[in-house]
Amino acid sequence: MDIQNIGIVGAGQMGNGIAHVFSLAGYDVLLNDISQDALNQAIVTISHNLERQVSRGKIEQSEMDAALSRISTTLKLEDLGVSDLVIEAATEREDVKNAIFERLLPHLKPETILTSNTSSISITRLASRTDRPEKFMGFHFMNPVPVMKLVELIRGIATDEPTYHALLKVVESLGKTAASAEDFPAFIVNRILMPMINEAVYTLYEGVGSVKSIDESMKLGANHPMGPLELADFIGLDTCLAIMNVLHDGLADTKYRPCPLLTKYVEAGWLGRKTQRGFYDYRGETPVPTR
Ligand SMILES: CC(=O)CC(=O)SCCNC(=O)CCNC(=O)[C@H](O)C(C)(C)COP(=O)(O)OP(=O)(O)OC[C@H]1O[C@@H](n2cnc3c(N)ncnc32)[C@H](O)[C@@H]1OP(=O)(O)O
Ligand SMILES: NC(=O)C1=CN([C@@H]2O[C@H](COP(=O)(O)OP(=O)(O)OC[C@H]3O[C@@H](n4cnc5c(N)ncnc54)[C@H](OP(=O)(O)O)[C@@H]3O)[C@@H](O)[C@H]2O)C=CC1
Repeated sequence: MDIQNIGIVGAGQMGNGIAHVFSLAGYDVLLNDISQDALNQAIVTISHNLERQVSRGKIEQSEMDAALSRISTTLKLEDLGVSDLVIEAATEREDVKNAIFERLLPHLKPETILTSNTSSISITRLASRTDRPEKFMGFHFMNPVPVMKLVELIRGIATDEPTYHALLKVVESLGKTAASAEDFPAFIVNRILMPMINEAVYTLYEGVGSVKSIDESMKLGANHPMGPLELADFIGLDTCLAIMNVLHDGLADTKYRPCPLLTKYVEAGWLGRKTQRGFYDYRGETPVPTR
């Protein structure tokens, strides 16, 4: 099947990044969210990120204009019925994702491939609630999507080979590299990355270091591009906590216990950059540590 029309559910930081790379690669993108503000903000962010690529000589102005002209937005989930490939990138909650699939399925063409950008949730379980487990896959982009080269491809127990190969071709067409992961909690990247971030929060919680010293230690001492707390704020603390909960529940091992301080930040609504406060306060000119 030819894949040209891409439907994306959820216009947050991942949804807008995914729309950016697909439109730049020549696909037609329809972006859906429950909030008109999120859709408007997504277009602003995509324009800004494309402009940055133009100003750095990575793409031509004409490519930016063409990419923007290929993106449409809608509040109506049923409009995604025209899609050849749907990528769900809504909030990391299984109930939210299941509800989206339930509402979307009656409108989809039988051959449409359905995917989730979930960071951690069982692909087999999500797929089993749909009418097409053989055409369902985990399609896990990394943040920031326009920059990061990797896409994890996760097959559920029922995913068929044509679906997997179709997505491998799509990844290639985006100029990215695919890594295949088995369907176990949090797959590869987050199985390794998130316990490190959680450990950084424990390091803060137990007073071993401050926000600044923990981040500086990992940047200067381990050559990480961002410190783990800065990265947690960048990913979103709600998403980090959701992933730790999936690891903890799914693998039933106390080594994945989410740090109580991470829970406290999420309970406060301090979710990181997206709410302007997390381990850093982003409301001023430069980020200020909150501990
Ligand atoms: C949670 C999950 O499920 C999985 C995940 O995604 S885990 C998170 C994975 N991501 C990471 O680990 C990111 C770690 N951080 C980094 O790699 C770097 O800090 C960074 C790439 C984000 C920024 O790099 P930097 O050197 O500090 O900044 P800067 O020089 O301004 O930017 C580098 C490039 O990224 C681009 N960029 C930076 N932030 C961007 C953003 N939010 N959106 C789009 N592009 C962005 C810049 O335009 C620049 O592009 P060019 O090289 O083409 O000019
Ligand atoms: N953050 C990251 O670094 C990464 C995240 N992911 C995964 O990508 C997905 C999205 O994460 P991210 O973009 O960070 O999250 P965000 O919180 O930035 O965005 C989620 C968006 O989905 C919207 N949404 C919620 N419910 C629905 C719905 N029923 N229909 C349509 N839209 C809905 C939210 O709207 P509202 O704000 O109004 O609730 C919000 O705009 C998650 O599964 C996450 O695990 C994957 C890789 C990296």
